[in-house]
Amino acid sequence: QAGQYRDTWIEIDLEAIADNVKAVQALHDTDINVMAVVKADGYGHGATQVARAAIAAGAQWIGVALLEEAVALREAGIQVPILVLGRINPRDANVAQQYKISVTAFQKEWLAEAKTYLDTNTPLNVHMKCDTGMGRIGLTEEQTLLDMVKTILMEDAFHLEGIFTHLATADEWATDYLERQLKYFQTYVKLAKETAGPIPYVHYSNSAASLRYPGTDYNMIRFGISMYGLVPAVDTAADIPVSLLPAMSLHSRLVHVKKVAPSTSISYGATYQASEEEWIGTVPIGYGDGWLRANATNGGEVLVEGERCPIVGRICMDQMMVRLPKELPVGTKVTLIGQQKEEKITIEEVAQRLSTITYEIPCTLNNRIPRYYYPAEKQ
Ligand SMILES: Cc1ncc(COP(=O)(O)O)c(CNc2conc2O)c1O
Repeated sequence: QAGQYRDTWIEIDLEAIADNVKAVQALHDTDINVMAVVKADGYGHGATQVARAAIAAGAQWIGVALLEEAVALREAGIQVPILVLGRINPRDANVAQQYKISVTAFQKEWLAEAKTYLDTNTPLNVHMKCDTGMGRIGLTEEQTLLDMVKTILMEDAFHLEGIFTHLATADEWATDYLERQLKYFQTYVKLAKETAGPIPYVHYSNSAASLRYPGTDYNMIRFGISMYGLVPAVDTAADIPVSLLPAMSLHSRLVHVKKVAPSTSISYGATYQASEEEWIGTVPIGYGDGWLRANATNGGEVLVEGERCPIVGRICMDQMMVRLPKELPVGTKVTLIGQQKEEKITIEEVAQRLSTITYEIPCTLNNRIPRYYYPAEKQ
């Protein structure tokens, strides 16, 4: 059981999750459906705990990437509709049916094969995925859409529950690609409705689109990164019309404090030398936790007593060193992501330091770091 003994931990603020869900709902008409996207263990925040908090805040759907993630949520007691956003294997269609999990389809052959695994007394809910420019999964031919709609309508084993697409550039300033995707999507939706009649769920928005372009030509949004209080992209953060509340913070405690003489070397490769007499603290976190070595480059810092302290020397697998402003006791709290007094280090800052996106940071912090949830009763 990771974390029973160590003094490195993650705190998840479930009230922030709830507030972020309510903020995006407020941007839309009252009948909007919010799908809380909790794939990759809730973007590293804890899928079950986040799902419960999001549902309590009004989310009507849950989105995941894998059938395993959907089944785990059902077994954890999540009752609301769940959509697997990726392709499941046709042979597992009956598992989705048994657990009342909605699936994504975009291949005629998939329907034909999945049908052989299904019984017809409880139809499998299908959302048709259109590839309008993401270039990942989804149908691209109108004929495929027509054939699939006809098959779904004909077979008792299937129920057409939704049609959706995914946007590739909603977090960028330029909108021409986004507009082209939406034009294609409207064509598919129109064609599907002409053939099948009303379709319960039409959805294309991720966080960026649901926050920056709240529209009415859909009735569900797929809300991921910003539910966790993170911006989809730093360069369009100014275009987010709500104040997002970050849910994750990362803390540790000094395990060793020493004064070193000038030119004393620190860590592997002896790449750092003290330039004068310095107080050095050792922090029990490393790349074995997913706190990557790149955090020590171009100015990586942590907070100690509300002050920014530089990470010095190479980050090890389980430990790293920081330069302290003065002697401090072993056990002093260190904040790597979060706030101390007036200072804060955001995931956005860490992502930029690692030349990556906000999404990757929480997903990389692995389960060797225990997660604690507040308020506890909201789990
Ligand atoms: C199909 C689909 N819908 C909605 C979302 C939620 O997007 P958001 O987190 O920007 O709100 C994702 C996230 N997909 C990914 C997030 O990072 N890499 C991905 O493939 C997705 O793949």
